[in-house]
Amino acid sequence: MTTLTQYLEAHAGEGSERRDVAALIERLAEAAGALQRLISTGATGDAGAATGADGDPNGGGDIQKVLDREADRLFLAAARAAPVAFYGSEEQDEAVPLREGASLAMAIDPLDGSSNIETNVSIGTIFSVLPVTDAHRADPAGVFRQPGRAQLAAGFFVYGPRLMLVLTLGQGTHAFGWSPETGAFTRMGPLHIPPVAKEYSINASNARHWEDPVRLYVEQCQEGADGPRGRDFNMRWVASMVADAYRIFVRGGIYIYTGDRRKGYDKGRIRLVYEANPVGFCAEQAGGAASDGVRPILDLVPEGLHQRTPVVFGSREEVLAFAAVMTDPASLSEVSPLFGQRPIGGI
Ligand SMILES: O=P(O)(O)OC[C@H]1O[C@](O)(COP(=O)(O)O)[C@@H](O)[C@@H]1O
Ligand SMILES: [Mg+2]
Ligand SMILES: [Mg+2]
Repeated sequence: MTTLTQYLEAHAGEGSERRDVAALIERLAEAAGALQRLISTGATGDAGAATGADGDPNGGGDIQKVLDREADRLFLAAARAAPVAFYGSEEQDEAVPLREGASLAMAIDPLDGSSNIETNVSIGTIFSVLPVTDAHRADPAGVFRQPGRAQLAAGFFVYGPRLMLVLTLGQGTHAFGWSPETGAFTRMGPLHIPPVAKEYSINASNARHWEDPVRLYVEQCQEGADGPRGRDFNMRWVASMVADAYRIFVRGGIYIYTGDRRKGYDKGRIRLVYEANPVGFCAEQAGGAASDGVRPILDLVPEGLHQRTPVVFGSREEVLAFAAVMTDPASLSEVSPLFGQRPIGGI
């Protein structure tokens, strides 16, 4: 049985920056264990009362709940105890400068799936670890404008029936499970996203606002074995991206949150720097793919910490199939057996 600490010792690699990454992940794992205990004991208040209560808007423009703030407090404390120079959080308007001269920056969604807090559905934390160069020290605004490809590590915790960590250091993506008895994470194994999807995930209540290619793609999934896809699809939507992501990492599927015609949703809802990039890095390292619908998500250059992006990730062939219909809506009905062999959008 390999503990997270042993895994980090064996795989973080040489060099002070890599050792700093390992130290940061250890602190994050401790904070996640503390948050799991708060969630599972209801220590922040009764479900639907304190934990679910609405507050002020956060940096991303959403209403903060008590648990959003509590999670941010715990992970900010974890970052302070690690070699982190800048902390960029969904719950903070601006990046918070921490240890001067430190080698790392961390972007984080401290509590993902906030709309599920009071319903006892899985929620999570998503984090992205980036390098800090001398250029960033001179102009800190640039630190969270690095493309997702620059990430040194990324992952997400899922506070569910079991607390899980999905982690990549750029050497595959690995799942770790937490024990409430020992408070430690142990490695469960590498994650390989099956290349072919049988499930799609999209909030179908927005169907009337979708652009035509998204509507066409979903309609053809729904036609199943009777339509041009030639096979049946199931549908799942947890509304906690971490939970949808974990299911997809385990058994394949596709997650879709593109832009739509609702006011303020032209780029969808998901944030590039602390949601799409870390999940995209994990997806690629697990043999899957992640795009903004067409382009690989990790190639996008962020304009700011809270920027939204359309995002599609999961089984590689299905992400390519989605890109095909976005670029050429006629393509999906023509050649379903050839999905995955086309170099679409460079994914
Ligand atoms: O309520 P919608 O529009 O279906 O959106 C659900 C999506 O929004 C998110 O909750 C956004 O994350 P936050 O809870 O951190 O704002 C995703 O986890 C989820 O997939
Ligand atoms: Mg989120
Ligand atoms: Mg959040």
